[in-house]
Amino acid sequence: MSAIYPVAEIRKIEQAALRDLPPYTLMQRAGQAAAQAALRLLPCPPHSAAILVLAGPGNNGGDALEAAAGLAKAGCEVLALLKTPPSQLPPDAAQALARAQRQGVHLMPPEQFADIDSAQWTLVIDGLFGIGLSRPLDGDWRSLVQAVNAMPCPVLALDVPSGLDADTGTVVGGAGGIAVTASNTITFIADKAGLYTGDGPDYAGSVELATLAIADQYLPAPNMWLNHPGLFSDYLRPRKRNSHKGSFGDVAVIGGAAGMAGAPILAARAAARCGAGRVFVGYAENPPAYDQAQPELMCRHAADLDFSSAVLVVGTGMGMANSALALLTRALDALSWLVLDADALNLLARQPQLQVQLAQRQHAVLMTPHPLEAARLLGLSTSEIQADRVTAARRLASRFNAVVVLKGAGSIIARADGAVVVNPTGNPALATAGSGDVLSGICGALLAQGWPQWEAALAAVWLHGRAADQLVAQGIGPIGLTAGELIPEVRLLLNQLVQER
Ligand SMILES: NC(=O)C1=CN([C@@H]2O[C@H](COP(=O)(O)OP(=O)(O)OC[C@H]3O[C@@H](n4cnc5c(N)ncnc54)[C@H](OP(=O)(O)O)[C@@H]3O)[C@@H](O)[C@H]2O)[C@H](O)CC1
Ligand SMILES: [K+]
Repeated sequence: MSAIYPVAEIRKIEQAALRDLPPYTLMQRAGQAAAQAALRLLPCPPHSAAILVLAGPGNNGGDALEAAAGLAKAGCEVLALLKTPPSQLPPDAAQALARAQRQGVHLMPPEQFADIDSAQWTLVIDGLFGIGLSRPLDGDWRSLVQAVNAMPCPVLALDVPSGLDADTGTVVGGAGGIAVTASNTITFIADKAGLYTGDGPDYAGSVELATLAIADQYLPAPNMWLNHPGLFSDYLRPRKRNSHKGSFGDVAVIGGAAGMAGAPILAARAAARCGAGRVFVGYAENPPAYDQAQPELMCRHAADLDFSSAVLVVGTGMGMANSALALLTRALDALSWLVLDADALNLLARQPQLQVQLAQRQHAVLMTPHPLEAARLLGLSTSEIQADRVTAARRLASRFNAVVVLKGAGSIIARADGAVVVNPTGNPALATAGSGDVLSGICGALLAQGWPQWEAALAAVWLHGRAADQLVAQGIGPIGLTAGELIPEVRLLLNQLVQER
């Protein structure tokens, strides 16, 4: 399952399921799943493991105590830190505490709370706060999290790393806030966007989902998903033997102001190697005779290109001059599929009348802003975009009637009807010049081969990130991966996906 629900929906699902289940059932399931995940993380047999379980005042703490019981039963030595008086725990959590104590879990005496880092733990379980976190962590909670974050052992967060906003992937309290830096997170019922976007991946580590066997009848139709090839596999079609280059469409990359001639070349090479039949590069000025490394590309003055017969990838290194504005206006007038990137987006942000033209276009557009470009388009600051990436991507998609890829850690793909996909592939190797040009070229190639915009965007983002992941696994990055190196890896992955289907 790849559905993602906002916390408000998870609450409704939980409440509906709890009405039909005996009390304490879901917590038992969550705790058992957490105990199993913890056992898998142990580098030693259970009877040699010393596990610290941090239990907060709510049901996240209850999950932790239930997991503690399971781990003690499996033979681990388990110490639980519980600041809340047992009488103040919610009923399910109180039951979990009683069970944990029956299984031999010890409660840490309060005078030791400040010294949790004096012992060597095999594993720490973070059950301080889950989706009930309502304000920044301060006081003793903050000190506790600081101590945990300094520990060298693995940390398993339950549901959400404490301190992280599960919807937005921001630390509650912003720059002054704090959250647990987990190596692993086991999240319950359904995935949450905040584990995969913004700062979320840095805090959540590797994420596992435990659905708690909640029946489908309790799950509303989602409008958010985690990206995976199943979402675009309908278009991973093998080529017919009876094909010719015209079968796979044309891409024209429009950009390349003086000093930026390489940007459209990167996009064009990506388009060619992801299967476009023919690829043109239309320069705002001074086109090179050809691309020596990829002579298949046809480099021309943009004024000489036919804008009506190709998928247009507009903006890479295009600059902000009047000539660039004229090219963007021409592209918006053309009856072609459009991918708008970089300076096309910056120009658009300055030109309200072009924004209206874009929103009313018959053929909708795929836009690939990074957070600063998104901020310019929405008249906000970059930090306001990053504070809620899902909402920002949705706003752009609906304002411009476009498919929008908001780039950055955990790219968000949004559609004008509010559907959102959060992308889990990719790593900091992609934070390099030209990486966005390659992405826009992949988008163009898939559109030229007849993919619908939504699936083209999902596939392009997934492939781009996955290629970087595979290269990093081979030691090619994250330091020093260059954007051009992504292109052959993306080609390999695309062919593999088609063959596997
Ligand atoms: N209910 C179930 O059967 C299941 C729940 N699951 C797990 O439960 C959590 C959500 O539990 P909930 O009790 O709603 O919330 P939390 O445990 O995350 O925390 C709520 C308590 O924390 C207090 N709080 C909130 N923020 C702070 C803060 N910054 N500092 C101190 N205290 C804070 C809050 O107090 P209030 O004053 O705000 O009311 C509550 O006391 C979910 O994440 C799951 O882990 C499982 O899914 C199983 C089924
Ligand atoms: K937690």
